[in-house]
Amino acid sequence: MKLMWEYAVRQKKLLVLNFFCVFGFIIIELGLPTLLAKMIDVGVRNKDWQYVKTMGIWMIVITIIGVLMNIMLTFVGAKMNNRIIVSMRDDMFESMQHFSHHEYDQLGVSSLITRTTNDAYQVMMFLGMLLRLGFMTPMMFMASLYMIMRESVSLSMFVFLGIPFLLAGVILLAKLSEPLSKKQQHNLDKLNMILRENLSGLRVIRAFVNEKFEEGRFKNVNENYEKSSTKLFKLVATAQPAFYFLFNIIMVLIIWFGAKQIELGSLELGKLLSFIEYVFHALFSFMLFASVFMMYPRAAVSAGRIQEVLDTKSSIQENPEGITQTETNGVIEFKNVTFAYPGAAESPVIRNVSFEARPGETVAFIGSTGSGKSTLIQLIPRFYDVSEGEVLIDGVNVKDYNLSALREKIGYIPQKALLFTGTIRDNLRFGKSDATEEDFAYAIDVAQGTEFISQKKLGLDEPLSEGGSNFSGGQKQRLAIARAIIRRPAIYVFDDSFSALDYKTDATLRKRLKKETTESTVLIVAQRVSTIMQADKIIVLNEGDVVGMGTHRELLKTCDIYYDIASSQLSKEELA
Ligand SMILES: Nc1ncnc2c1ncn2[C@@H]1O[C@H](COP(=O)(O)OP(=O)(O)OP(=O)(O)O)[C@@H](O)[C@H]1O
Repeated sequence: MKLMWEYAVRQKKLLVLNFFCVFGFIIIELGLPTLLAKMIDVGVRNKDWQYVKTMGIWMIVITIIGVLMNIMLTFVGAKMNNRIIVSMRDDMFESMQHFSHHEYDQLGVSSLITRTTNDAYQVMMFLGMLLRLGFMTPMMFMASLYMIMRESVSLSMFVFLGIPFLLAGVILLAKLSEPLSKKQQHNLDKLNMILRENLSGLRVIRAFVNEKFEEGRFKNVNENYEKSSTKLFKLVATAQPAFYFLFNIIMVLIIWFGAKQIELGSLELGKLLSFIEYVFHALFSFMLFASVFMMYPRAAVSAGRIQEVLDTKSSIQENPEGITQTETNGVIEFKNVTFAYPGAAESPVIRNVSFEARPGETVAFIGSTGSGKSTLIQLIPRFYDVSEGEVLIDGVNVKDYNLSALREKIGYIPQKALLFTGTIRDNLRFGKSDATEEDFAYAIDVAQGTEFISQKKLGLDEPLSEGGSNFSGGQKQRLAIARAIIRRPAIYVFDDSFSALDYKTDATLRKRLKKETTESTVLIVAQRVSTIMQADKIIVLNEGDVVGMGTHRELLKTCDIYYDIASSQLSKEELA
């Protein structure tokens, strides 16, 4: 509720307008039965048709004002709601932008999507009801009770007798629905996760003829979601008729005893009619408020999930006042670095790693899968922070940098070439927002992309589908490389970024890169020995430990693991 209120008060003017409309609407709604009673008891009884006419005109005018107030209330509510959900989503998005990889791992990408879409929608729906009915109904209820008491104290006893039952029912319903709402949202998370995995991995699923299995998996989760939703709907569906039953009993009792009082002459017909009207308002307000209240547990679960995103602090503490300028540009030093993924402190994936790389040098990393190569290079742009030791760039600990300034020094090419929808040009602009035509041509030329881009009908303006699925793996890798080259960074980090290239393109690209990076530091993670054998320094990793460091020639003699890897890939002549 705190979260919702925080967002609602940001729209002060609309909130005040909302209250004004609610208040006006109540006065009008409750004024009508009194006019009706006067019309009957004074006008009709005394056959004063002029009085009846005047009252009738007043009732029409007031009804029109009421309708206008209602329209305005809907309009103000909708506007406010939209603003609230937009700012809530903006804040969540901004918060997520600062998350380190750890927070994404922890909360889950699918869950974050559900929270930004469905949870925000649930909160919006609830707020919509709350703004429209949450204030109106209690006020209407209290005012109606006052009018009821004014009209007939004896008949009002039936209303007061019914209220505790209604109240108990609402509280019970809220208690029962909360765990069900939690379960429903959790199942929705799962559903989204499977859907996301399936849609993005469609080709793999088809290639492994796994459609049936995946269908079963989806069906299972979908059924679980359905079960939790059905339970919730059943609860609400049973509650409504139960409330109406109680409502009708109260009404029947009032009409029964009211009719008796008219017969005895202690009550007038007009008064009974207006009394019934007020009771209807009171009970209907109560029911409407109850329906808002019943929506609350579900919205509270969603609000809690949103709050969690907003409250999650990145484990990478940014330092906005951090260093932006350094004397040198591109010197990397790892000093006794140990790293364990958050939550797995007892089993570090990098242990006591030290090395240095200077501008103009190429340092390569090789080792079996899972040996920690990608993890190690992700410590340079601070995707994760080291557990022990230090990573220094140009003599400054990466933690002391202004994060943007640090990352601007680095051209990072991830293992999986991730591209975005838009054109080739848009994707390259990610590397340098103000890139000129010369910059594009240069980066594409170095990345060996000129030929395939010129074959595209629209050249640089060729659009990319989601995930770049209309480009081949090798083409995507070259675009990802061009995206890094275009910013001409001091440090290049290639995380197995040549794996999808054929041997010839791989060799030409590296040759070209060597020429262009004489003043940059190049780090390359690779599986292929041919990709890294020319490197100035090769670091061999095995289960997080450095087991060899040197040139290709040196390592063939000094490092058994390197020799094994090389001999499995190179011919005898190349090894000699
Ligand atoms: N986000 C993560 N959370 C927890 N553990 C992880 C995470 N990412 C990787 N690991 C673990 O860390 C270890 C090193 O993984 P890493 O990706 O660095 O290996 P790699 O040498 O780059 O492997 P490959 O050559 O297959 O890409 C592995 O045991 C892996 O399971």
